Amino acid sequence: MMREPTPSFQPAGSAGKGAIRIEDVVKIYDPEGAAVLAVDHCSVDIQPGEICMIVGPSGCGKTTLLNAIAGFHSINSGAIYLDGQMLCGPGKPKAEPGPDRIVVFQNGALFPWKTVLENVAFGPVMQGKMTWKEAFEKARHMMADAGLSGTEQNYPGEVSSGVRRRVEIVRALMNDPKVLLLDEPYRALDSLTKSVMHEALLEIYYKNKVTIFFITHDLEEAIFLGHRVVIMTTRPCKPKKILNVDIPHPRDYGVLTTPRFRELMDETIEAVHEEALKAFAAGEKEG
Ligand SMILES: Nc1ncnc2c1ncn2[C@@H]1O[C@H](COP(=O)(O)OP(=O)(O)OP(=O)(O)O)[C@@H](O)[C@H]1O
Repeated sequence: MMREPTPSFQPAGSAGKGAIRIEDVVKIYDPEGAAVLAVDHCSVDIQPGEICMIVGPSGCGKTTLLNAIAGFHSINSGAIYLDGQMLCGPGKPKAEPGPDRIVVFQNGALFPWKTVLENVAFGPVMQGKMTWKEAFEKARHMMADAGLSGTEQNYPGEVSSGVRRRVEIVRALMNDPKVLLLDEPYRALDSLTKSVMHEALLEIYYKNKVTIFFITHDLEEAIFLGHRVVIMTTRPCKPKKILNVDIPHPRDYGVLTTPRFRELMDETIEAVHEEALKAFAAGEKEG
């Protein structure tokens, strides 16, 4: 089948790692029974250091795609590559989960009985990559870079949800991943906290330049953060439109009031609304 043409993208200063190629991927749940076609011949090329935002109607198959990249479940055909290495594909339906691709979950997953610093340092120590001393030192540096100094000795329950989200990102980055996989990390936040989170995420990103695969239902969030926005079709999921967000980084919230931002919003809303109507007609509600 023909590949969707994708606009070129070259992030400045990228270390050149973290290219994801999703090639003609098909995912069918319960192939012998209900046979739910979740992803249908989906192809997307994500450049190293790109912030790639994925939007689409509820239940269209976005998380399925993320799970396939993370190695949480198998695909039925097609292939996914990371920096040219096949993660899953012919003869290997499921990728191995690995520290090169870290998932930041919607509801967070910090240990409530460990301090924030211990949470951040925990991963590399458990993997035997660092001693506690080394991990604490790196964690303190990364937390300072992310504006989290002063929270180190608090427990997750003692800090705001916004701080917890930032801690989760820093914890993920402790493993020096090539790719961060985020599934609506700010869904539960109020809009003010969300805007602070967006700028904080970009600040962390500008210092780390990992590839970011970010699922959201929030179109403003998608355009504000993303180099590109991939608008998925209603289930089964494949790109309907790929929008190149030609607003230069570094960005701050001032860009929201620019005419170009509004134009990009209009373009996105039109495409998403069309798919939402199809999903609604098919009996699935918009999220
Ligand atoms: N284990 C499973 N078995 C059968 N069907 C599944 C399974 N997991 C997901 N599905 C179905 O696959 C489709 C895609 O689900 P997925 O979670 O990937 O969508 P999504 O786009 O991430 O949705 P949302 O935006 O609501 O999080 C949905 O119709 C869902 O019901």
